[in-house]
Formats: sequence, structure tokens, C-alpha cells
Amino acid sequence: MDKIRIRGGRPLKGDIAISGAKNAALPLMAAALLTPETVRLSNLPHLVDISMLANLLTRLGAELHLNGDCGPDGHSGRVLEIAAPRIASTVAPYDLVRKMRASVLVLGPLLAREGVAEVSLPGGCAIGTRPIDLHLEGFKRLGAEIALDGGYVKAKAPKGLVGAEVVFPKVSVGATENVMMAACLAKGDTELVNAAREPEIIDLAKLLVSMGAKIEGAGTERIRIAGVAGLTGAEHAVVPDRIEAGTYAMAAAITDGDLHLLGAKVEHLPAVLETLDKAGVAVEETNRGLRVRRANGRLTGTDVMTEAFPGFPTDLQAQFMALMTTAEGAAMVTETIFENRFMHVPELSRLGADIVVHGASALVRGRSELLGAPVMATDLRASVSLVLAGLAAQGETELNRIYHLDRGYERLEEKLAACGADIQREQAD
Ligand SMILES: CC(=O)N[C@H]1[C@@H](OP(=O)(O)OP(=O)(O)OC[C@H]2O[C@@H](n3ccc(=O)[nH]c3=O)[C@H](O)[C@@H]2O)O[C@H](CO)[C@@H](O)[C@@H]1O
Ligand SMILES: C=C(OP(=O)(O)O)C(=O)O
Repeated sequence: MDKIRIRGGRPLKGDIAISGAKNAALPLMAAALLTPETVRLSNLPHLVDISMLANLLTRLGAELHLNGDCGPDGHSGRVLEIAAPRIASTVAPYDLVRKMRASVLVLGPLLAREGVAEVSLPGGCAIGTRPIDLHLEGFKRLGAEIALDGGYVKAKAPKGLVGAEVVFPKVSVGATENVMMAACLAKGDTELVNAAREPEIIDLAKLLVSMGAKIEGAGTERIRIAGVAGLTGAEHAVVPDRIEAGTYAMAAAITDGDLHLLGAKVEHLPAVLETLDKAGVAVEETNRGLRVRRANGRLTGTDVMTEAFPGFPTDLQAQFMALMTTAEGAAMVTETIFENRFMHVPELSRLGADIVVHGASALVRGRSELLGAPVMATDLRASVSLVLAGLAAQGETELNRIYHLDRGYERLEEKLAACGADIQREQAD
């Protein structure tokens, strides 16, 4: 298996172009199943998760054409055209769904367009059990009949979906996206209450509106959708990845460097920028993105609690914890979204971090002298938190199981090395 080797202790300086967001691109791709016409997505990141969803869409009968690759400015110029003039299969099989939870996002579009869908239950994963009950309850409110059989969700709406009020008992990004997509082709009006407000929801609503959907309120906790009879093709550029931007902001801070994050947006990172400010990290908005460096040379231990947007994202919790291991003073990091998202703690400890976990909170006693060591991680953000710690650590860090990184970070080593990191990927024989 491939490895990444990092020799830490070098401040990162320079520009990093932020790629299109994985978590926006995946639902945008699924939305292409709602129309027989072509959907053209630009600024698509080059990631394993994107290829996996592309495989699933192909299996369902879509034709995909990928054009372009990295442009001269280091920006991804990838454009994906997806055309599904007809749906060849309404079954999303276990072998494709289990590798990537976002595959469940084909359920809403298939159900809305074909009146029937079978999608394997994705199962648990390293960060938690991650049920899909909120998605299913939402479809039921729109009139779908749902059965669980042989590990599959079997959903049908032979007479079509009918608009309704859907009140989510808990905020869910995926359930909001799935039900919003389905409601676009339902008869009549739908209102989603307690909807997720993440920038990726707004991005999906923008594409759907360019396809002819009638949606108001995306980005607020109430989304109103007036169903239409059909949707058309459209073109859309994937929104920049706020989690990638937040990760590199922390890379600048942990290495005492100075990075300009091209394309990063202040409005996507409200709680993150507030927390970084308290921790002693200066973030300046420029006409090209965000410039990040320490405000006065040192970092201060700062508490954080993960929350749905606009709160501090769970997808940046591991990276912030890595940052706090090198700060002055203690930081309490509380995870409220996923029940098992501290797998990076024992690995950060192998690098010398002082962290104690009590239930959903981790107490980080900062100012640890991090020393390189072999480490590995079991999920995407945990893996990148070890890269950050490795960049700050003295000596060599060897990161194993790096396939997680390829799910969510486009050209990670290349982007970091261009800013002065000593980082290499070693291909397995
Ligand atoms: C592809 C994608 O966009 N992934 C993101 C998405 O995941 P995802 O959409 O899976 O996350 P959700 O927002 O749905 O999950 C939030 C919480 O709700 C729970 N829940 C969710 C659905 C459901 O039917 N029942 C239920 O109980 C989950 O277990 C979790 O505790 O949002 C998460 C929270 O910001 C991010 O960490 C993921 O990176
Ligand atoms: C948890 C994540 O992704 P997914 O929902 O695709 O597992 C993530 O992006 O950190």
C-alpha cells in the first residue's frame, strides 16, 4: 500500500488553489439523474469518491464524459458531463454503495424520476453508525412506500411523489439533499423544516434551479420547493471546498507559515475563522481568497464544539485538534455530530500529543513537542490531521493507509510541496 513520508518543521509559504468541494460535487452528480438532458459540472475535483459515484451512475445507465485536467495555474479544470436519457437500472448495489455513503443520494432522484429505487443500506463506518432513517422518513412524507429487504431499501411511489411538509427531527445534510432533490419532481409544494444550511445545500439548490426546479430558502432552515413536471439540462461550477480551505488554513498555522488560499470564501467558514482568531491565527480576506498566518507568532489553546453549519464543522475537528497539540494552554474539543470521531487521538499521541478523551470531549494539553513516527488512520479527516501534525513534528512521519486522503484531497502532496513541505508519496511495489 502507498505511504506518505513527511519531514516536518518547515513553515509553509505560498499559494494553494482550493479545489471544488467533494461534498458538493457528489450530490450535484446525483442530481443529474433527475433529467434526461445533459448536466455539465465544472471545477470538479479529481478524487476517488467522485470516480466511485461516477461508476454507480454508469451502472444506473448514465453516460459520463470527463474533459480537461489540472490547468496551468494548478486549478483543476475538470468538467464532467452526465447524461441519463433513460435509466437502465434502479438498483444501487452493495458493492458500490458500501464504499461511499454518499451513494445513497441516488435514492431521491431515482424515486422521483422512475417511481421506484432499490439502494443498499450503506452500513456503519469508522466515524459512526450513520443511519439513513431521516432520508427514509422524508420520502415517506412525500408518499413513498419504503421496505427494508435483504440489506436493501426498496422504495416505490407508483403514482408519483406528492409534496408535503417534512420536519426533520435532527439536522442532516444528506437527508436535506436527498429529499430536496426528490421534491423537485413531486406533485405540489414541499416544505423542509429544520433543513441543513451548509454551503453545499445552497450549491445543490443552485444547480436544481438552473435545471428548472422551483426552490426558495436554501441556506435557511426552511426550504420551499414547488414541484415541476420535468427538469432540463444545465451547467454549474462546483463551489470551492471549505473543508480543504480550513485544512490548509490550519497547515499554515501549525507550521508558522503564510499561505494564500485561492478561491477560499469567508462566508463558508464563519465559526472556523472565529475560532482561529481566538487561537491566534490571522485570516485576511483578499481579492483572490484568504491569507492565513499566525497573528503574533504563537498559538493559544481554544475550545471548540462541532455543530451543523454555521457552527464549527465536524469535518475540521481532527485538523483543529492537531493544531491545538502545539498551542499554549489547554483546549477542549467536543464532537457532537458523530459518536466515534476521535480515532486520530491515539495516532496523534504516537507523535507526542497529550490528549485525554472523556466521552464526546477531548482535552488537549498543548505545547507538546511533536516527534515524527509511523502512523495510520481510519478515515479521511483523521488522516489529514496526521499530515498536519507530521508537518509540524521534528523528524520523519510515515503515514499509512493513505487511500483515505485520496477520497477527499486533490493532489495533497503536490499542493503542500509547492509551498515548501518535505512530503513524498511512496508507491507500493
Ligand atoms: C458527502 C457529504 O456531504 N458528507 C458530509 C455529510 O454527511 P451526511 O450527510 O452523511 O451527514 P448528516 O448531516 O446526515 O449527519 C449528521 C448526523 O445525523 C445523523 N443522521 C443522519 C441521517 C439520518 O438519516 N439519520 C441520522 O441519525 C448522523 O448519524 C449524524 O450524527 O455531512 C456531515 C456532517 O456535516 C459531514 O461530516 C460529511 O462530510
Ligand atoms: C465524512 C466525510 O465524508 P463522507 O460523508 O463521504 O463519509 C468527510 O468528508 O469528512
